[in-house]
Amino acid sequence: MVVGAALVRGARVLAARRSHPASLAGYWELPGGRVEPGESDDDALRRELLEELGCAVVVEHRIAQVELAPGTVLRVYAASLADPAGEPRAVEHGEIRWVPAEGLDGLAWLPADLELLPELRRMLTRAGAAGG
Ligand SMILES: Nc1nc2c([nH]c(=O)n2[C@H]2C[C@H](O)[C@@H](COP(=O)(O)OP(=O)(O)OP(=O)(O)O)O2)c(=O)[nH]1
Repeated sequence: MVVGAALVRGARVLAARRSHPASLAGYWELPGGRVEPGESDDDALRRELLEELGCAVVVEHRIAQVELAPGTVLRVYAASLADPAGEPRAVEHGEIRWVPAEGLDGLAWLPADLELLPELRRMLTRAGAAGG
C-alpha cells in the first residue's frame, strides 16, 4: 500500500520531482511512500512527509485511489501544513513546486498520477473559489 498527499496551500498543490530510482527519476509525483506494517495511512503520510519535506502536516480526507500494480494501491489524501508559515524543503526530491490548477498538465507526472489530475484540478478550483 502506498499513500500520497495532495498538500494544498492557497489554491496550489505541492508536486515533487523524483530523483531516484533511475527508472522514475525526473517524473513528478505527490509526496508520500509505502505504508509500513502496523502503520495507519495517516501515520505513514505524516512520517513520509516529515522525511521528504521536513515539515509536519495535517492529514484530511481521502480524495482518490489508483491501482499501481496488481495488489498495490496508491491512496491519496488531502493535507495541509501543520504550520501554515512553514516552508517544505526538497529533502529527498530533485525539486518541489507549488502548482496551480492550470499548471498540472504541464508537468511530466508518473503514469499512475495522470488519473489523479482531474480530482486535483477540482480540489484546487474549489480551494480557489473558497478564497483559500
Ligand atoms: N509517493 C508516491 N509514490 C508514487 C506516486 N505515484 C506512483 O506511481 N508511485 C509509486 C512510485 C513507487 O513505486 C511507489 C512508492 O515508492 P516510494 O519510493 O515513494 O516509497 P518509499 O519512500 O516508502 O520508499 P521505498 O520503500 O520504495 O524505498 O509508488 C505518487 O504520486 N507518490
